Amino acid sequence: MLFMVEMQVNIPLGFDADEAAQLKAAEKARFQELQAAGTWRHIWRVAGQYANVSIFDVESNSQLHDILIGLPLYPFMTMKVTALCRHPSSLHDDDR
Ligand SMILES: O=C(O)C[C@H]1C=CC(=O)O1
Repeated sequence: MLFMVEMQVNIPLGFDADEAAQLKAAEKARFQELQAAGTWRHIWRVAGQYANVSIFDVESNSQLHDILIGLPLYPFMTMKVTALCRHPSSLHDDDR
């Protein structure tokens, strides 16, 4: 199942810089793990914002939920989740 997830990161002004750096490093490691597994299929930076648009490929809504709430930066994120399905004109067999 494919989902588009729009994530906006809002780390408050004055938040401890070392703690923020640790959270960002942990987020990057988790992202790379999920990317290597094929679960976090795509990511784009939203130009001019600390935000991304991502595509997730998961087995269920609850798997996506567990992944998202487990992200190290989750407490500082707002997210919008949109379910996707295959476009009839797509040439990509792995769109499902
Ligand atoms: O940078 C972001 O948009 C937040 C998050 C998503 C992947 C990652 O490495 O950090």
